[in-house]
Amino acid sequence: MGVIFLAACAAVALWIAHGAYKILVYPRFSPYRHLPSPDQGPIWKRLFTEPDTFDFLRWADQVPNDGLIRYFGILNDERLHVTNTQGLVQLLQKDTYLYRKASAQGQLVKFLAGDNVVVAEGSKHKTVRKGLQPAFSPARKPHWYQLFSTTALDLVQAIDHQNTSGSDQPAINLSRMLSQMGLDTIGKDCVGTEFDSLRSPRGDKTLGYLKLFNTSANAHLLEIIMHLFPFWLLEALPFKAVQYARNMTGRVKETVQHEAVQDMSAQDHGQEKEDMNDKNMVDCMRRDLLSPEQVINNALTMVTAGHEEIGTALTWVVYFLILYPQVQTRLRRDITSTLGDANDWKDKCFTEDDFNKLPYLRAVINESLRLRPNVPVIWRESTTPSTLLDTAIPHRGTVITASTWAMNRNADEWGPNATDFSPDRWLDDVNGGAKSAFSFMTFGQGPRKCIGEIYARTQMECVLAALVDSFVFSSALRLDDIAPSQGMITVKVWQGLRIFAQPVERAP
Ligand code: HEM
Repeated sequence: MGVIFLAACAAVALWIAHGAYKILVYPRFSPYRHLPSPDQGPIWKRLFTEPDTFDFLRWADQVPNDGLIRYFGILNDERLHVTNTQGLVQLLQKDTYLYRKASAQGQLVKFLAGDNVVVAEGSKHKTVRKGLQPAFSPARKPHWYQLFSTTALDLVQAIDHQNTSGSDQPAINLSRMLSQMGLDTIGKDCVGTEFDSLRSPRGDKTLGYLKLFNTSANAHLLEIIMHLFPFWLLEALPFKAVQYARNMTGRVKETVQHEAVQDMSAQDHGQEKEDMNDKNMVDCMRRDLLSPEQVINNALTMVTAGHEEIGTALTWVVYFLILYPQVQTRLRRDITSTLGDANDWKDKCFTEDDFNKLPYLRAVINESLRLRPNVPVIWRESTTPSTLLDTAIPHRGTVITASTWAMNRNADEWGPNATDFSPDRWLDDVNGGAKSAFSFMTFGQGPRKCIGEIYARTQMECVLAALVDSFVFSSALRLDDIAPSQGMITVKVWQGLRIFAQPVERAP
């Protein structure tokens, strides 16, 4: 008993001494002390908070710098922040594998979906990514247009149903319905399963999975706990937020595992599907490069990203359409004249060519993705001594961040109207008038750029076209109250976007 007590006291004393060193001593001797830093206020106010997107935006205006800023995160952990495209090129493209995913974020992804491409490093990352690539091949596009148009119509029907089943003008939580639709779609495409969460949401365990990604106090609590304790200890302890995250994966995780195992077993018994349209993502993954466990974990990763990211991105597009009704009207005119009335979509089979005739639809999506990139911060950690923008990074473990929001709104890259919502900039120039590809950071850049970008864009086109062709959107909230809020992984509309969806009146 006495020994345990002494060991516990020693551990606490060490922890306090380490904390005092980090707060009082290290900042004065840090190799990064020469870099410009923002005024972050008194330590007691910021010790348990991590600067977020909105801090980075402020610093972009307030802290003169040559591409690197030094700041302090939760528990006074020192970080570097990259602010120009040269730094991003070096961090994400030229020297990609000198920097790994930062450990706190990587551990969270591992906790949710196991060992997968998002957290694989170096040559392992290259192999896993190669193994997944066929699931995102352009050869699958015809199948995507078919699938996405069908699930988009399911969403239209679900909104219609909600419109007619309640009070005169029921408010709809669009964010939630988009998440449900995203989950149903990726469930079908990834493992060929029907989650049917859009049609039968009540009492379904999948809903718990969706809730996990809500912006919530749980998310912030989990973030703090993750910094305070090593992850192995955290997993073993009965913290409510941790248990919550673990339990919430519910039926989705079980189903994905079960279906992926079935698909692999069918392949092992020589039952390869011949037709590209019959193949789901798991069928396309390369079994010569991926172990069965990697297939399962990556399938779960795709299901997570597939519903969460697309639902969030589409919510923001509808938000902008509500904010700019003239854009909504112009877009509806374009869509209806090109694709026809959404009521007649059931009998049609859309192709990429049809959507190529809708440049304004793509421009609106691009502009929304630019101003509201859902992944707000890109996190990396040095793995070896290196140099970043002439600054020596003398040891491993230096955490480096980049803000997608700040770069996408940077006036040096986008011109004086950088913060305006102006879809037309994409009609005049395929790069939206930006100086470099690295000015648009929504999907990241380099070898770790989002593998699902084309998949996400294709789905967004189909769903937005169906929605705008069917409904006139207005807000059920005061527009000033629709605040962006940073959750565990993404920036979302706080508590979900609540809207009215008035069916479009057509001339008889
Ligand atoms: C609008 C929707 C989406 C956005 C804004 C988005 C954004 C991003 C960003 C910024 C990254 C890079 C993160 C980093 O460098 O640290 C990324 C990576 C990734 N995304 Fe997406 N994503 C979206 C949709 C999707 C979809 C639909 C999928 C899969 C179905 C997906 C799967 C992935 C994967 C697997 C990675 C890791 C790639 C690697 O490390 O090689 N994403 N995404």
